[in-house]
Amino acid sequence: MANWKVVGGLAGLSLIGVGAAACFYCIGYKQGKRSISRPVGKSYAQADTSLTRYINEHNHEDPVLAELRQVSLQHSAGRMTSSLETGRLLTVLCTSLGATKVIDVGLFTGCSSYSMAKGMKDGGRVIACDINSNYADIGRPFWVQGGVAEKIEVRLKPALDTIQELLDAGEGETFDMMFIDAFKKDYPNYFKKGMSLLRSGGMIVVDNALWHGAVADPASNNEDTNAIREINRLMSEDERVEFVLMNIADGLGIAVKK
Ligand SMILES: C[S@@+](CC[C@H](N)C(=O)[O-])C[C@H]1O[C@@H](n2cnc3c(N)ncnc32)[C@H](O)[C@@H]1O
Repeated sequence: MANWKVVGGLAGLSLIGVGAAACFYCIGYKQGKRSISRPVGKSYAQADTSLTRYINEHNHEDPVLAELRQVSLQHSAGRMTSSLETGRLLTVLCTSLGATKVIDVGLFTGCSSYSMAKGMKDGGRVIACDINSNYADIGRPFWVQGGVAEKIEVRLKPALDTIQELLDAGEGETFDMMFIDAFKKDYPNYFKKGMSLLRSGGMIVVDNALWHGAVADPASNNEDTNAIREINRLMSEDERVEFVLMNIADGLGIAVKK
């Protein structure tokens, strides 16, 4: 009799567990039309869990850049700030490439430009593209304080125009890296034109490559999602590059030019 009570109790608990799981799934589904395990717009390292705290404790960021990241996140457009892991990766990649010239397509307050500049020696150049000067004005005092301002050249116009100007000026095939994080609808064109800027061995790094999961959701068919699907398709099928698509932050795609 006692055994049946235990079995009954366990069965009851299991039902509660299944119910709770179904409930969480439904809430996740309703919120974003897809089930994701972190807040939309935030990377794992920006979400508040013990694992992300652990990751953050081991991703040592320059203290001035950490301050800039906090200021950026608090801005009304703060959701655009790239993640800590992405910043660390950009610094690591620039260091590894011995980068001397890179292009940041989508500057905002400059967390990505600052991260790339940190991985470059004196004399390195970050061509930083944006269409809004207010954002650069927020970031500049931090770039100065962190000793990277000399490396960051801001170009205030659509990034595709800046890329064309660089190509017209004979700077084709001289760039070590391009970070793509601006106007989503132009993502495929940034890749197509950006390939002409890159030297052999150079890299294109694409932020928001998973677009909070929307790329895998057949019901999501807006222009931004389709543009990101298109750049992922282009990069994965292009024989001139080695490509990897990763579930880091909001998704990162990296193409290395052969
Ligand atoms: C996601 S934010 C960039 C975030 C930044 N990379 C970081 O690390 O925090 C995108 C930026 O692209 C800029 N932008 C939008 N359209 C653009 C365009 N056509 N050309 C250049 N920049 C553009 C926006 O003004 C915005 O500052």
